[in-house]
Order: sequence, then structure tokens, then C-alpha cells
Amino acid sequence: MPRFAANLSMMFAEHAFLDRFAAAARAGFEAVEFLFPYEFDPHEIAARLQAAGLEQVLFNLPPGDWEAGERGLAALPGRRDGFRQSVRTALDHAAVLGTRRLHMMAGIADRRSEAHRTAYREALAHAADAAAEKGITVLIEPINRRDMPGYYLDDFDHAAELIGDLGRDNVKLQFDIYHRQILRGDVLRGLEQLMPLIGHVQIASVPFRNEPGTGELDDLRILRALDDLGYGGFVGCEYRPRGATGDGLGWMRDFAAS
Ligand SMILES: O=C(O)[C@@H](O)C(=O)CO
Ligand SMILES: [Mg+2]
Repeated sequence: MPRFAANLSMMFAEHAFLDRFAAAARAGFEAVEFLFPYEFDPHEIAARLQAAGLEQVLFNLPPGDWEAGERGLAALPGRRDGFRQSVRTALDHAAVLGTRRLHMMAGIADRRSEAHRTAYREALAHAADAAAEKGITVLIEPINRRDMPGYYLDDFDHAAELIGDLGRDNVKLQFDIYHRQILRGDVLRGLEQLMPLIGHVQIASVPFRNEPGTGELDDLRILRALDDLGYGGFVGCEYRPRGATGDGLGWMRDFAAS
């Protein structure tokens, strides 16, 4: 059975961020992920993780100015210094939090532009080298453009090609089932074909990004397929609960019992 990580940027939002750790542990989670920890002292987060007995499995590099619309810096040639600083910042936080996976967001950029393509590939190589020294894996995640208009990395084949071309053991695919279904469908075949490249999986129902089992896919069937395919990593529960988070966790009990 996959190990589930509660995504604390979306789940348990009825609590203040630092209180979500204890809430996740009370609900039975042993691991958590979140998008951006940077507004908090990492030592405070580490204390919450420790008190709740939780593992932190994934967070994102700083994305630039989110409020101004930035969604990562990697593909932006004019933001190279900022990108490199974001790698250092994320690695510093990861050292305190014990995190082994970092998601490098690409940014809003035109994939047809040579300048963006070159910047992205250089950024990925740079992040991979810096992370390798710390035993950390860098993840790239295709994201659908309905949720994130103009996002550079919106294609699973492109992501697989980038990972293959770079050829680093510590660069992997973040396979978000929600984005995959919107971008491409063919979820089971995608998992099967891309499994050697996958370093992290996330799940939410489609189209409303709620609890698994509330959308158009047979999410429990997909989770069982992960087992059959030998996936031994975490599945991030990156969904917006329809109501109180705890009230919507029946899908996890159903899955454990199935
Ligand atoms: O799927 C997502 O949206 C996230 O995994 C992410 O990292 C960017 O928002
Ligand atoms: Mg995701």
C-alpha cells in the first residue's frame, strides 16, 4: 500500500499552518508535504514535525514573487541569480527539515523559445548538482495550464525527455495524477511507462481537485496500480477537502480495507 503524505498547503486548512502538523498526525498521517515553508522559521517547522512524529517528504523551491504571478524561476533567463539563490535557500531548509525531495517549479515561459529552453536545462543541471551533494532528489512536475496559465512544463513527454537527456540519478518526475488526467489522460499507461522516472506521486480527484473517489477517475484503482507497479514512494494528498479535512478521509480507510 502506498504511503500517504498529507499536503499541508491544501489539507487541514481549518487550522493555522503550524497547527496542521499535529492535526495530520491525529488523523493518522506519518508524513507530510507542502508547497512553500519560507515564511516560517524552519526550526519551528522541524519542532512541529518532531512533536507530531511526522516525516517531511517534499516541498518546492522558492517560486519567485508568487503574488506578482511568478510560478518558479528555472526557465527565466533573466532570473538566473535569483534561481541559484532559491536553490541554496531550499537546500538550507531541507537540511533542517530532513527533506530528501525538492520540486523545482519551471515558471511562466514560452516553451518554443530557445532562451527559455536553455535557461531551464541549465537550471535543472545546476539544481541537480547542488542537490546531489546533499543526497537530495530534484523533481519536475508537468502542471496543467488551466490551473496555471502559461506554465512552462505542461507535457509529460517533455518532462521525460528532459530527465533522460540530463541523465542524473537525482532528477525525477513528480507524477501528479490530477495534472496527468487533465493534460493527457491515459493515467495507468502513463504510470506504467514512466515508473522508472517517477520520484513522487500526488493525487486529487478530477476536475475539482477534491478527495480521491469524488471525481471522474477510479482513484482507488489507480492507487492499487501503484502497488502493482512496485512504486515504493509516497503519494502526496494534494487536494482541497470539500469540507472539514477529517470528515473527508473515508477514502483512505476504504483503500486500506480494499
Ligand atoms: O500540483 C501542484 O500544483 C503542486 O504540486 C505544485 O508544486 C505547484 O503548485
Ligand atoms: Mg502537484
